[in-house]
Amino acid sequence: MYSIPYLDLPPLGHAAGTVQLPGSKSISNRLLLLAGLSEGTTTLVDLLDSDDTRVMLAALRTLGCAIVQDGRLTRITGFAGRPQVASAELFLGNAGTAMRPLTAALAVLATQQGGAAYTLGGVKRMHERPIGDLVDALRGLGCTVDCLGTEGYPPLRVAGGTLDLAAPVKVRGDVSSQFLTALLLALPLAATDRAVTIEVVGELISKPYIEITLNLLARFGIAVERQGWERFVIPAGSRYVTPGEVHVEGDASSASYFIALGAIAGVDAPVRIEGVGAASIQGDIRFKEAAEAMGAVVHAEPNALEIRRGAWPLKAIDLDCNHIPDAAMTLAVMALYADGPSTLRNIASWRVKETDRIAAMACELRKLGATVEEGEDFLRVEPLARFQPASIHTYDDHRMAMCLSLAAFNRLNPAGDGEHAVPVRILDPKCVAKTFPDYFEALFSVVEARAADIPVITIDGPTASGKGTLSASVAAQLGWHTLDSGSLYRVTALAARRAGVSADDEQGLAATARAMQLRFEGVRVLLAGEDVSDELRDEAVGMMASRISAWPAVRAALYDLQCGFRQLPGLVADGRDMGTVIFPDAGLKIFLTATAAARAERRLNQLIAKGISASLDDLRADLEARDERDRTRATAPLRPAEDALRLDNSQLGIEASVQQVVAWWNARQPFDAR
Ligand SMILES: Nc1ncnc2c1ncn2[C@@H]1O[C@H](COP(=O)(O)OP(=O)(O)OP(=O)(O)O)[C@@H](O)[C@H]1O
Ligand SMILES: Nc1ccn([C@@H]2O[C@H](COP(=O)(O)O)[C@@H](O)[C@H]2O)c(=O)n1
Repeated sequence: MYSIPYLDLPPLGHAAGTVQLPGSKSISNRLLLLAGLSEGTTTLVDLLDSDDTRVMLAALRTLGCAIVQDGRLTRITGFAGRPQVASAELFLGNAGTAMRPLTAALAVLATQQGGAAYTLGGVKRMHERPIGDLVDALRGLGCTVDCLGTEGYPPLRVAGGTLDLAAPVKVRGDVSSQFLTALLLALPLAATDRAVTIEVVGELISKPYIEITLNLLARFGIAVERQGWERFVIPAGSRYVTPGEVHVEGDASSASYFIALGAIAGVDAPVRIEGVGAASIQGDIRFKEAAEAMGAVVHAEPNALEIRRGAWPLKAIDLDCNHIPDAAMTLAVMALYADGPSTLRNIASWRVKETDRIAAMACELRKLGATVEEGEDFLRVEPLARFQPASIHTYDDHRMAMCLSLAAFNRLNPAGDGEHAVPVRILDPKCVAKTFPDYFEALFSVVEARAADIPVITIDGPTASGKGTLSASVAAQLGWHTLDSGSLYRVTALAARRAGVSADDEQGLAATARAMQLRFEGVRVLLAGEDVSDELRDEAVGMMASRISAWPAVRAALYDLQCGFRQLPGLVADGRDMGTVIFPDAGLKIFLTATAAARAERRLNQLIAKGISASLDDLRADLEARDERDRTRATAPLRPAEDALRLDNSQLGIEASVQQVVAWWNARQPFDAR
């Protein structure tokens, strides 16, 4: 996951490959609660690991469930309708799928256990999301529910009361279907002696989510009788029975981003999505039909989808999106690539989600340059001929981040010239943790970008000037990859030494470099499967690296390998010739220096930290000799690129150096401060 303030998406190109979806949030949190309320142990396979499931797991633990997580398996031993604690304060973040059903279940349980009292709260936005319709329904049933802040909103306290099940329980269905889901999950706890009827007031929205609820209830032994979409009867004698093991299917709403990706960029080969398909019980699987209406070519298997681009530009649509409220957000961004204006209707529920999604979507699409009309319950988006670089605010809303990432395909814009392309900055990218923590990693694994579009910062300079340290920190701040090019010369030296190739044998060394079987795992270097990272730091290996790096054939042998490190979303490369030879088109080049005295002292401290003693004078003489050799060699000598910025860090700390480089980088980016 990218836990950084912003992630810049370079202009992206074609997409192909396979994505494994994380588990469905809706199914995961329903299953967790059902397992928690049941007697016995339920094993959930491929449960979603995200912010929203974590708060649900924590709440269930607090209430007395035993939970063991073991790889793909989560085993929950339920409290069988009797929480182990009579009072608890539950923090539920911004998870509506935890807040609503837990409120209902605990309100019902609190009426059955004298003295029980539970408080449920979350983050600030959770306290702005209405829950009054559920509170009214629970009070109508005889539960005691107090709103601790604003009436009709969390935080809430449920404590005591007397259930009256004689009359049907009434609940509004036209704001959020989660209120009905909450009652459907809670009331089997009360339907032991008599049937309980729920009546929906108003037109029920998001019916597919209710179907998920009914489907999962059935797996736990509760056969709800549905009479149209107005009445639901929970039979007398209801009792939660664990089905033992349940597999969590992939998240159909998350699939929407990759379905859209296939429709936009699946040109030569399809994008394959595994984990969800035609057999899905989630309503958002019908996003596939909307994508097909826009031109996507979809091949559906029971548990997988393959998507290719069909019509291009995409076909504009005018769609009632009530059946796919979450996934429909993706259509708003697809509309930028369409052949006319697209209208998404019946989406009023967007206004009470993680943020006011209608307002947020309109605002961010306009930043890209789009013309957008926004109504109480609709959004109309015009296709965009020329995208502007934009810094996208994500409102702590995972779906805003994931949807808007699709704007990075603007190079493919059918109304564009194929040349004009802009990057997209996603602010607070870690908000995807709510449902898809590794969304951006999954995206980068199936998309291509022109090498020239992938940004590079080069940091060259003499020995021990702090290049590696600076490079790693800048890369961490931007979410980029690193290339420690010195390690490639070092590993060549090590491989040659082991093979008995002399430092004077230019062709033998080059052949050794070409034949090396290398793997990089983070900062670790593996040579023929052996982790040689520590050995590479030996002074003797460094000295041999310095000698062999002067051979043109050795440098040529390592050229392609170094260029291959230029991968999405960006690269910070350090060495001696990064800015002059390997990445001459880098967007920012730094030449990092420090006095020889400062550098020798740093090297000494490094060695002391490793328990190695050395003489300061010897170290200084050694690094000056190395620098001299690097500066004076004929091929790729150490020197600043003409367009490099010089940074002397003799008196500048590491953090200050990092901030300086990041500030230089940002000053060259096209994003404004909006
Ligand atoms: N600005 C700085 N101020 C003080 N110490 C620093 C600074 N930058 C880096 N150092 C320290 O200097 C030492 C050498 O840094 P580093 O290994 O990053 O240098 P390098 O240029 O990559 O070296 P080499 O070229 O030999 O690989 C490290 O111990 C590091 O913590
Ligand atoms: N781009 C580069 C990087 C390094 N070298 C040579 O390799 C030696 C080891 O590098 P370290 O940065 O790990 O110390 C170094 O002394 C250089 O001679 C190079 O030529 N080009």
